[in-house]
Amino acid sequence: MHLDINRTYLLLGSNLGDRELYLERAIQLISEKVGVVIARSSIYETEPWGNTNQPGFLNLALGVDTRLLPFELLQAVLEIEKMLGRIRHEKWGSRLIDIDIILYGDDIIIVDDQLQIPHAEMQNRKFVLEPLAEIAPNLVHPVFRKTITEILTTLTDTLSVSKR
Ligand SMILES: Nc1ncnc2c1ncn2[C@@H]1O[C@H](COP(=O)(O)OP(=O)(O)OP(=O)(O)O)[C@@H](O)[C@H]1O
Ligand SMILES: Nc1nc2c(c(=O)[nH]1)N=C(CO)CN2
Repeated sequence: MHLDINRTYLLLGSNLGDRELYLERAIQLISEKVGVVIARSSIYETEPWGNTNQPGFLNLALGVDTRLLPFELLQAVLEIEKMLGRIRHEKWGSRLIDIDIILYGDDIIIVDDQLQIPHAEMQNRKFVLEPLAEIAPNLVHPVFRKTITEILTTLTDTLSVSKR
């Protein structure tokens, strides 16, 4: 239903330029174009995942109440990345700002070429789970039927993630 409000969890990352400023600008644009930011994690300094030969990231998680449908939300985050001048490099490479949709709604699963929800790699990434656990420890993953805290305990990712 168009009038429905859904809570979505987003993970923001930056590893180029004034990283903190890009995160702040992204949060501002999310509050203008996506919805009401109801929770915001600390900022975490995180070791690069994937291509390890790149600068460290700052990551943070947001909870946002949105009226956008999932594909509208994807369009909005891609537009915000573009507005902030994200340069697309190689997969898992450096970026001024990256906005990933981690979860949407209570029990929503989407598997599409353009959009996968829950985010396909979230369970493998400490840089996602730690900030998310700070704002939504008891949130249940709709596929694994486990909370974020429970998924964290099964994590094998050893890259360092520390609160700033
Ligand atoms: N849950 C999601 N959130 C954001 N983008 C997604 C999601 N699922 C699929 N995508 C697709 O991923 C594309 C972005 O890919 P990108 O090059 O940023 O990957 P990446 O950030 O390097 O890798 P990763 O997605 O593993 O973090 C988007 O254009 C979008 O179509
Ligand atoms: N620590 C960390 N590593 C990453 C990140 C990120 O946000 N944080 N984003 C990436 C893009 O896919 C690749 N690697």
